[in-house]
Amino acid sequence: MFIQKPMPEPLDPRIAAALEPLCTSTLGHMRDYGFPKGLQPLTRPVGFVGCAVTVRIPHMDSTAVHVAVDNLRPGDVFIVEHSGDSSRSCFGGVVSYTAKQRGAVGAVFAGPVNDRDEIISYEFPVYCNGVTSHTTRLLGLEGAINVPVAIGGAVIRPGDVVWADGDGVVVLDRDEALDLAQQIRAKEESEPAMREAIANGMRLSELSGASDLFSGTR
Ligand SMILES: O=C([O-])CC(=O)C(=O)O
Ligand SMILES: [Mg+2]
Repeated sequence: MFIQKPMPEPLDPRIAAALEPLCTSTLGHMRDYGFPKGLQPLTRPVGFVGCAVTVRIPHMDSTAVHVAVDNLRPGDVFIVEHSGDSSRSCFGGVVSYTAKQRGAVGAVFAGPVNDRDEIISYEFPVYCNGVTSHTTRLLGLEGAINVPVAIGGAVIRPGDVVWADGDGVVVLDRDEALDLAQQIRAKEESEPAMREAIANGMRLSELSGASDLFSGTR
């Protein structure tokens, strides 16, 4: 059976503008969920912020991927879960070309991609778990578009904010994104003073508080 839920509302453009200059790993200092694991960027440098459009496919049927990619809009991020089988690629040159033509800003896959060099030639940023020649097929079995999916242990819902840079991918609720961006920016803005203090001989462990926490040393 195929399921197709409505497309999510596009994101407030202020969200991408606020997050793009920041580092995903600053958020990694602040929370422990929403970080898909085991993925790598196809190329570096890499960076995008956009609205999740999700697809879940069974292990070797990418029918839903071909349908969903046509629905992508400017500012979307294409997200595909492979129902736990991450051995076959559903995303190669033609699908990436379509995503780019529709205005998508990036893609995140629980599995590998194919047509690596062609995808790179389109300058379409992708996070995935590798590259393979072994692909999915168009079988018409089943699949779901715009349902919650699980990518590398993180749940991504249609309409979530997907933010990627050279350190990784993070998933945020759209309602928290602007507040979080402000907190992340404040933390990053405190670092130049810290570097200056280190250059002037201050110990990092004193600045960070680690020396107080490092108790009970034998
Ligand atoms: O068609 C597919 O499913 C994958 C592929 O090779 C392409 O996108 O060019
Ligand atoms: Mg191909």
